[in-house]
Amino acid sequence: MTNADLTARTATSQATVERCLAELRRGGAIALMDGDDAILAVAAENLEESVFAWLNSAAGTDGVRLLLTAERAGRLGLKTNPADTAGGEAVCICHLTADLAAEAVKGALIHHVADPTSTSQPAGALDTAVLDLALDEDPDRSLSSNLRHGAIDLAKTARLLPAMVVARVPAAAVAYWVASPFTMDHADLATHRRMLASQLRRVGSARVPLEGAEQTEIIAFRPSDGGKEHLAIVIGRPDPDQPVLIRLHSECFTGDLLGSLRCDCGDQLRGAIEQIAKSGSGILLYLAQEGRGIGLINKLRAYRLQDAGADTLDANLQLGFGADERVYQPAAEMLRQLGIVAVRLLTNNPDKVKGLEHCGIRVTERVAHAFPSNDHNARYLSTKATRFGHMF
Ligand SMILES: Nc1nc2c(ncn2[C@@H]2O[C@H](COP(=O)(O)OP(=O)(O)OP(=O)(O)O)[C@@H](O)[C@H]2O)c(=O)[nH]1
Ligand SMILES: [Zn+2]
Repeated sequence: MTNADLTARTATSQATVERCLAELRRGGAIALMDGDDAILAVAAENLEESVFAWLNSAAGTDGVRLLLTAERAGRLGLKTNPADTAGGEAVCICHLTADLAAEAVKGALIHHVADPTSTSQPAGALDTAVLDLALDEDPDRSLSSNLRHGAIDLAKTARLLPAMVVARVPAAAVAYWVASPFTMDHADLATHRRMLASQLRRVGSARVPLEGAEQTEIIAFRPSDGGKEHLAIVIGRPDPDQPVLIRLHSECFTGDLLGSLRCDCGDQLRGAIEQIAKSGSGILLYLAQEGRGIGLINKLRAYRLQDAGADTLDANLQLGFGADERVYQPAAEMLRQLGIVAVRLLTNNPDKVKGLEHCGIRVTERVAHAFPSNDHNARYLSTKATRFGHMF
């Protein structure tokens, strides 16, 4: 295969992944392939009764399964089956018997299992139903690690809760159930992620004088899936031959735009611009990684769990996400395209220093970036220090 063939094939598979992600967000079904094996999959939070009935007929006697992260399953009192934990982060499988399944959809069981903040049913009845979920005990019926993890990764990439309802079908039968634009191979997702991070295209820029930083240019970089752009806010004229003062700022709609007091993002955003301007020059990278990479809607769900007692880290885990789902390749790639290889990094977060260095950018100095707490964010900040290792 020539390089041009490979590029064309990769572009086609990327377009398929994008269509599959959109279909999952819409509540539709996609097919995920792994050799001779395949699953039809629907995001649990979007599952409707008619789609469930369709999945049930596709699954036949094998039955419909619910895929959850082990952490979420543990929170629900379900024990993880060792057969499900092979191949990295555990993904747990529950079988939904036909009776339970019908009842489940009617009773919003699946939504409740996927979303710990759902308020659709009184908790008592649902908790009893959850305990009736049968874990997959038979290793022969276990799904491949590629299919289990692929399905959960797809949900996360679509910024949906990591819980999927699936029917196993032979690969040869997939075309009968799902049209080809919504059929993808498990390996396409990993390629998609790599490309998202490394194929950023500079798409627009303009001079935007800011209060206290009048010599500012904003440069937009678009990821290859056409998703939300990352922005480089370039203040003054940074000298690429010296380590440049840089802030990596993860998007926070509530803190940055609305001035939410639940976090310190608004202060950090404006504080970084002020500090960079005072120092003469530097760059703030405004990264489209809302909610530490879980998206705004899941961050709001995490806030509800925090109001019920969880801290910011446990709330993420209860939803089935990792503590921090951010990646630093896009930031490193933007810096490279701007000609910058060494930085002085404004942060309190040791993972950002490690993440950037891992992606080939030299961090010559960490510059502390802390602001006074208030009554609403004191616990959040102390959790960052005690559980994430932030250096305040
Ligand atoms: N999931 C989740 N995300 C949150 C919560 N509070 C704030 N965030 C997000 O956390 C991110 C904070 O980003 P940063 O300030 O760049 O990073 P940081 O990890 O605090 O590190 P610093 O560089 O020291 O500020 C933003 O994307 C916020 O939307 C929360 O309770 N849960
Ligand atoms: Zn914030």
